Amino acid sequence: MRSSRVFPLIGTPHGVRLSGGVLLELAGVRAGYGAPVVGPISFSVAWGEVVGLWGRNGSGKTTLLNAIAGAARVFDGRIVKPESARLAYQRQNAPPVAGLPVCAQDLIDLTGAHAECLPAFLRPMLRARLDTLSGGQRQFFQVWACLAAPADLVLLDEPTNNLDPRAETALAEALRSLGPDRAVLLVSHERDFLDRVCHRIVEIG
Ligand SMILES: Nc1ncnc2c1ncn2[C@@H]1O[C@H](COP(=O)(O)OP(=O)(O)OP(=O)(O)O)[C@@H](O)[C@H]1O
Repeated sequence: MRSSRVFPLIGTPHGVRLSGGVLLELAGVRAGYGAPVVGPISFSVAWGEVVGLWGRNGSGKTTLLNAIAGAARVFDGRIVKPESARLAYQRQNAPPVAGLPVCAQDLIDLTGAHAECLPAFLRPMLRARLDTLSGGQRQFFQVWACLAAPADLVLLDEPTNNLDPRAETALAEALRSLGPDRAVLLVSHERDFLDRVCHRIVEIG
């Protein structure tokens, strides 16, 4: 696993604020929908870090990403990030694109992502409609649209689904070259992939 620095939370009489290096802090979070399905859990993500979430099916990994994105309810504890933090969220189940006149370039443009750094083997497909691409090709563009977006915190839920080894290697390289000005929280069932790209892995459940 890669090396990392962990920065503490600073408690104040008026609540909690983040110390210099922390982008995201979960403190005693229980999250869910009608009722809690995960937690209590505490961990932090520092600027420049790639942090993995690992756990069995149904342990609540996606729910935690949803809670961070404001799409699941936080019952206890707190999720702290700078108000100005920009989020990009690649969901496990992307919306269906069948019949939509949307090409890969449109998707990239939608998030303001940079297409220049796309792996060479995908560039010829930028003008192809998403519904004419294979599952793996579409998945890569969906991941890339988030990973290369101008976001501070990138949430990736099972980004390697349907990717072949070449695409997975390209994704790993992009994650390993992440700059100090953003961070990634990554859910995957591929332990080898997490070990390769993450500074730290948080186990759920
Ligand atoms: N929208 C929802 N409403 C109610 N319960 C939900 C909802 N989404 C998920 N759940 C429940 O929350 C629990 C955690 O689901 P979640 O998808 O977060 O797990 P996960 O760890 O991401 O699973 P997997 O590895 O299979 O993707 C499951 O028991 C699931 O049935």
